[in-house]
Amino acid sequence: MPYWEVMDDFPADLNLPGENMQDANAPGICEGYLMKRRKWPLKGWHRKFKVILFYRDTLSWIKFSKGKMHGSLDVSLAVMSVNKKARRIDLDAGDILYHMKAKTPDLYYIWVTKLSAHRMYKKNKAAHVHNGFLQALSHGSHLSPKNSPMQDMGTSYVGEPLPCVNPAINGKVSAWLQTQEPDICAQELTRCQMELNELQRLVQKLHSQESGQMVNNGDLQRIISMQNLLLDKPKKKTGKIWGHSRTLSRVEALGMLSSNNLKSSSHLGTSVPSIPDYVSTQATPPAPTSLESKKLHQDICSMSLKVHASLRTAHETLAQERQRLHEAWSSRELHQTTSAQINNLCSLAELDVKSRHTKIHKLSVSSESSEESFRTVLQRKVCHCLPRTYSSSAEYFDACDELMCASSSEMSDESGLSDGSSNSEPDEAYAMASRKYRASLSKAPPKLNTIKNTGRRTTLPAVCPDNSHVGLMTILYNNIGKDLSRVSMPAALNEPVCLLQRLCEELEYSDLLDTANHTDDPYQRMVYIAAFAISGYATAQYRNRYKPFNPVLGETFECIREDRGFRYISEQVSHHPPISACHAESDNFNFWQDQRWKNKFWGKSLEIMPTGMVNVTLKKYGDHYEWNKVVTCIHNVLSQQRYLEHYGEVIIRNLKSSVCTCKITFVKARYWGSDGSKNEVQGQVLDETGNVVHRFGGFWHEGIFCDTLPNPQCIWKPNPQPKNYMLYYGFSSFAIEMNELTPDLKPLLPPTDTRLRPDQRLLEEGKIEETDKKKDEVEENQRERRKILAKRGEEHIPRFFRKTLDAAGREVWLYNGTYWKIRENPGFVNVKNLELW
Ligand SMILES: CC(C)CCC[C@@H](C)[C@H]1CC[C@H]2[C@@H]3CC=C4C[C@@H](O)CC[C@]4(C)[C@H]3CC[C@]12C
Repeated sequence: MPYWEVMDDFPADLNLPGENMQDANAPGICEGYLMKRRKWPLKGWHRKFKVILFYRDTLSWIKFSKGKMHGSLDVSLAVMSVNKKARRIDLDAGDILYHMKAKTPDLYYIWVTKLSAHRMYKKNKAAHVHNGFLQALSHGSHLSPKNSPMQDMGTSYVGEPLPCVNPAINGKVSAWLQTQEPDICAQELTRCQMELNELQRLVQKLHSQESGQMVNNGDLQRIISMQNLLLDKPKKKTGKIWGHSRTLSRVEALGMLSSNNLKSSSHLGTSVPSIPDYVSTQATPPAPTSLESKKLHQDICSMSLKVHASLRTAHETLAQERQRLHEAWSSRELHQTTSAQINNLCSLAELDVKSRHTKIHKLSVSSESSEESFRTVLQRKVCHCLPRTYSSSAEYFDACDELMCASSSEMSDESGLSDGSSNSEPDEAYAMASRKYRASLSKAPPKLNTIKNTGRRTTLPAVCPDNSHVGLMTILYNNIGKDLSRVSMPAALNEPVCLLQRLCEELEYSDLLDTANHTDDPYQRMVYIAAFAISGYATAQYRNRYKPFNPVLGETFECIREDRGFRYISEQVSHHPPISACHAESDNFNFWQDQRWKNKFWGKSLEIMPTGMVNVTLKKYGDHYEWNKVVTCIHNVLSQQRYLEHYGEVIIRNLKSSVCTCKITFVKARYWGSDGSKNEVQGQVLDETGNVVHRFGGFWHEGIFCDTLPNPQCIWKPNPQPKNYMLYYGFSSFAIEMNELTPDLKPLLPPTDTRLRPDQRLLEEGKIEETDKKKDEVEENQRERRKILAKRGEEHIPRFFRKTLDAAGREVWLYNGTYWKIRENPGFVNVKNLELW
């Protein structure tokens, strides 16, 4: 059962306030206490966080403090997810992710209601402004910056500057809309405007028929302030709060009901599918409606259908035009400056269609006849499909778990309650230490250009495609209701390496393992192991625009690096869930891991929680190090402002000796922090009794400095990026070399090797369209093979790895030793291999 629910945009009040909608009527201040998820350590809760929600300067702020200010965000820009069972409220503003929890169901309900009221108020305002914008567009008028309705907003829906504040762009777009032959878009938008006016009239009529006078913002404020009184003392009069809560349905809090009707409910309250049950059940079932109102419902439905159709056509036309424009602008420079703006415009159009859909649906769902016709816009579906859609957008996410379900680990977090009194979130201490490490790092001599001539290629055959036009939102909406694991994503989103290769990239700084093997002091050895564990994350800095290929079941990848002294083999050992196993060996070390992870989509960000352990053995001392991986968060996953953050704690243990352990913290960015506080890492090597023997720190994208070594020094710095790396997927030199296929290597590889995968090769050569076709074929072949196996009742057995349990009882995949043997004798050409493509 899905416990999590994304709170939808609340029914924007169609009876929008007039032009002079004043801030004075905004919802009032709410103050109280919530529990807030610890940032450090990343489990447990601060029991008492003061939360203030208020409206100022066109923004609905929520502020957190525990003694001192702890951050704030505009609630209307955040995606709000709620979990009634766990009493959780999460706000995802793209950059900032707040996890909150109410102590009691009453408080949970009250806060959900309050936050909703604030969000609704802002949405109403935004809808009003947006209407004006659309109207202006459809009439081809130029919005001067002075009267641009968006000016009024102070900020945009999506947290980015909206294109419409730029009069030049507005002018261009409206002119462009006007000159299209035939001018379908402008016609449709004009028609739409008229239909919406009619719709608005009908809805108003419905409202006045059913609920008498609208509640005004003053009433709303009174309701909210009334609740404020209850917030601080939730326990004393529980019964009363319940009584009160019951009278205040969500719809009422949204100001949709008349003040004299507070004890009854409206059909609207029960018709909005995305209302959390907890809140929606506060409303009683709809009262039987009169004949007249039935007729009104029907009218609304048919009008809604028309609007829906018009907007669809307009949307499609815009999408086509965008595509045409994109193709026409071959010049890279021009493209780069304008594509972001166009993209913004298009998401605005999408947003519009979406918000209309939502409104339309909410108005129509109470009518039986229209239910079917609006199936595709059901918000509840959107809620549940959204994560799944994303999961298919990254193919290897296609086995992702129900994203919005509370995971077991999360449940255990709930029990890890802390008293919150200890200062275990030492932001200041971290900030100070990190400034010190940064200064030391910058003093460290720059890494000599280590790009040695390896005889390998130094660039890719083709530059990367621009994929900023690939609207992930569009893909999302076009596939609502489909089995999303079957929805293939455009190849323009891929990079020409697969996850097996991406795992191999974690060995780019294998020299740290060589150094560790030659370091006699066990504590210092641990410092190098830690630096190696951190270095694996460095590539993330430049790699957030494309996703690796998802290996098909049975796909393999080998990588022999004589220059670095290791050889690596990996295999995709499971498809559902996707698991990639790998193993590398050298004279100094062995390295292995199997990679699997869980995803959580919070509305704007996607968290990747890896579950496998990384293992390294060092030959000289027989050490066996084992460590976990941290959470990787893709912030702003649907937009071009996407970036990656790693956070959490890594514990490195030596299974062969308890002399020392290591604790590394990937520090979550402080919300008020500037870019300077991003990507911090700090760690300690502890002896058996827990004393700190070594301290080190820095940034996973800049380097690590250890100030406790006899000779304090920078122990790792990332290699310089190759020339023009942004044109080549942000690849490092090591990544560029990964997929190279030389004539002498080709006959030695098994046909399952990634280098022979045709679609990935086509992408590398820049043949995007062909890649798309080929990718479909490869995926289809995989499905066929699965079907055949299922028919025979057989299971796929991985060829080079076997499943077993480790000392801690965890399921792990270990190399079975056969790959290099077969390769040497009799060679893969002389044995039977899987045919994958
Ligand atoms: C819409 C598209 C283009 C978004 C791009 C998604 C990219 C940034 C995502 C997709 C898959 C992700 C990878 C999946 C798994 C892991 C293993 C983990 O231990 C470190 C992060 C790492 C390596 C992720 C990095 C970010 C990643 C590459």
